[in-house]
Amino acid sequence: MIPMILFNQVNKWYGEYQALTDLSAEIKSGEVVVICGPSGSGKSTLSRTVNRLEPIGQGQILFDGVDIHGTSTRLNQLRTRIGFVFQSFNLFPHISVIDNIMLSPAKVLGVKRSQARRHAVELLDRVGLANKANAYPAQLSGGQQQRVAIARALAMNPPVMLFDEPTSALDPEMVGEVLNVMRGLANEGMTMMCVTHEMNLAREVADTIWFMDEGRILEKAAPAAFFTAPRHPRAQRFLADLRQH
Ligand SMILES: Nc1ncnc2c1ncn2[C@@H]1O[C@H](COP(=O)(O)OP(=O)(O)OP(=O)(O)O)[C@@H](O)[C@H]1O
Repeated sequence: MIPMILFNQVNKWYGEYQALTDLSAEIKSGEVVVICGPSGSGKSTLSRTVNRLEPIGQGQILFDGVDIHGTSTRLNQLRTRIGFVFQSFNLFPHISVIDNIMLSPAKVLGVKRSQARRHAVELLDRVGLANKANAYPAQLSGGQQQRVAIARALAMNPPVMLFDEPTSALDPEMVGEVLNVMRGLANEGMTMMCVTHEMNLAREVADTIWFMDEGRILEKAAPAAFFTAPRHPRAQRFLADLRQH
């Protein structure tokens, strides 16, 4: 079976600065990959290349066999198939929660409004916000807004969900509710690529951890191995630093 996402010798520069170096890796269907590493190691850059928020300099990224950065790949089509959840929630402030969730299925996929609404109601229930359908984003807490953002991404039925530090902007008491939704998705078999500093989540749900430093993946390992006996000295130092803080 072809991997869901394949990174093949990816290199990326910001001007003179090389942010990703000869990076090769793959994510299989149903696999949960958690990417960790020190600040500035290239984790967000890598995740942003997957839905073409960032161009790459060299190499290839294939999504379900299709070259993401190929000139013939239509960006809209690609983005409908990858659910992306950022640190900032980016909900439309002037429309209700349920309208935020229904918008893309109705507008982009042409799903009937009644059907889009039914699905949105189900998704709100799934993220624990069935009673907030008619609220506006500003009336919700950060954790609630992030759960709406996850529901909005799921409304497109994407085969893959990408999370880029989804809990970093949240007050500590809000983090758990978002992690619970992510745990649920992982347990349901969703293919996920998650950049996160939440090592407990990594421990619990990851099939594979990618440890990045200086634009390279220095270690790929199952959580049990990574957290008990990391092989790369920089991974050892990273985990030791985490334990101290
Ligand atoms: N738009 C940009 N222009 C120039 N350099 C950038 C840009 N975005 C990121 N960088 C640099 O690329 C490197 C990787 O950044 P990136 O945000 O991918 O790291 P990260 O591992 O996600 O860090 P953090 O955990 O702090 O979010 C950093 O040195 C950063 O300064």
